[in-house]
Amino acid sequence: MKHDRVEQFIERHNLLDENAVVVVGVSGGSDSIALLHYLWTIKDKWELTLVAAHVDHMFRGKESYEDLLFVKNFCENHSIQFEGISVDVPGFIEKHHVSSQVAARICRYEFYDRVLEKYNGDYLALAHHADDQVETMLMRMVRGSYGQSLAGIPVKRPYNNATLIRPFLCLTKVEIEEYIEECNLSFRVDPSNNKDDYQRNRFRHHILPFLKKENPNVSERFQTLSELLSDDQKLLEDYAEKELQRVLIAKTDTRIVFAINEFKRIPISLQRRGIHLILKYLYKVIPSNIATIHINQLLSLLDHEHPSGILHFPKGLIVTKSYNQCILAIEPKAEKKERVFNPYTLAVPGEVNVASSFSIKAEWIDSIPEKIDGIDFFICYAEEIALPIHIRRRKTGDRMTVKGMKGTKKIKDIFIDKKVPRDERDAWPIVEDANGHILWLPCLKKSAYSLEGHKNEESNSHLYLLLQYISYNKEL
Ligand SMILES: Nc1ncnc2c1ncn2[C@@H]1O[C@H](COP(=O)(O)OP(=O)(O)OP(=O)(O)O)[C@@H](O)[C@H]1O
Repeated sequence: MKHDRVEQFIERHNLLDENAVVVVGVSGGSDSIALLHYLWTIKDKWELTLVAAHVDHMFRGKESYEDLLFVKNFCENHSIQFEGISVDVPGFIEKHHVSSQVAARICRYEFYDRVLEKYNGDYLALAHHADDQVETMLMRMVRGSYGQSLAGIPVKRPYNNATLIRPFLCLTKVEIEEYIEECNLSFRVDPSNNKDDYQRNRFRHHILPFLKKENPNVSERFQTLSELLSDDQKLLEDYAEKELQRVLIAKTDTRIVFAINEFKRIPISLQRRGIHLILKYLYKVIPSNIATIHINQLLSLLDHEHPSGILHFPKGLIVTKSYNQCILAIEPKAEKKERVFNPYTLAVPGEVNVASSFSIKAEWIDSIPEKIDGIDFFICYAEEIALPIHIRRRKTGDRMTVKGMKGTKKIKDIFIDKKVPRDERDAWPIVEDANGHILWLPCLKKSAYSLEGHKNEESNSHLYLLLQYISYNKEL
């Protein structure tokens, strides 16, 4: 009965081909032992070549090595090819400062890659089941995930040159246990599955039993919902892709430019997905620290009446609005180095090319214009500053007067407040006058000398200094 259900599921989702090489991730626990056994029972019918891949995470010393021996032994008894490895995951955690679960997953997938390559594998089969699906979908909802991620664990997805499949998503944990009993299979028990330290275990132990009481078929319902959501997401992503292609102005591996007015005519749901697609172009996998809050900030920057603006996001992503163009760019490390510049003296009128990507322009003006071109600008009374103007890097102890604040503020604190990454601070241009008064940190902060927001005082004719930050995106 369960056999039939799994086979129907495999056929409905096209999870296998005849003659395929299937690498199965086997921990030795009940789920993956049941999956390996199930695939072994259909092996001849489908003419499959099976390879079991096991990773000993070295979390539990001798005990976890025994898991490896257990899986190896199971494979020998069933004439299944076995590949096993012991990986120093605790050492990996210490070196890379990641959680134990993330580290274990990274090490496992690295090993799967090697085994897939060695056997020229067509499929990587993992034993996630329908209860895992409920937990995953609920955890993602609670975390505030959005889009494809809300659809939970996919039944099938491309994986390197192979396809990752999860044939047991149609079975609940209880059904797998029944299968284990029917086939009289033994398996290993990982005691960490019982601990409430992990969020997944808390959902498994506290939320799932409650939901199952409300509806004994809740896992099937969630699996169905996952598949429906996945289809909807796919459709919306296809639409978003088409719309995005229409509004794109330029695209390289590290920089994407689109037309704001055209983008804003797209329905908001596709706008959000469009941004997701851009992030996928840039990073392949959307970085987990670029979240909905960032997408919202980006959308409000586009809506804001000011023609220019800049946002610094995690992972070196810089979003720049300049009139009708929005540029999302990963700041390349090489460019960062290049932006560490030597001091310059700025003549008025004049312009200095501070780095390949930007210059600062200076001129005298006799009235404050309504609108000023460029990404950022600074205006002050000519009489209040001493020439020449210098553009230099930061120095220890640099301070600046800030509007609405008595005294001065440390430049270092401004960098911290504005969340400027440490390695960008040395490259940030600091504009100061001949008396050593810091006037302006372009794109970041203006000093109390700034007249931004002031109207022209009609009775007094004044001379003003206008400084403009001009950015060049040479690759576009
Ligand atoms: N140590 C391991 N080596 C190889 N594959 C693994 C290992 N641990 C987990 N997997 C694979 O990844 C899947 C998901 O892992 P997860 O930790 O969520 O499951 P699990 O509770 O360990 O499952 P199981 O009951 O199979 O032990 C497993 O079903 C299995 O296919």
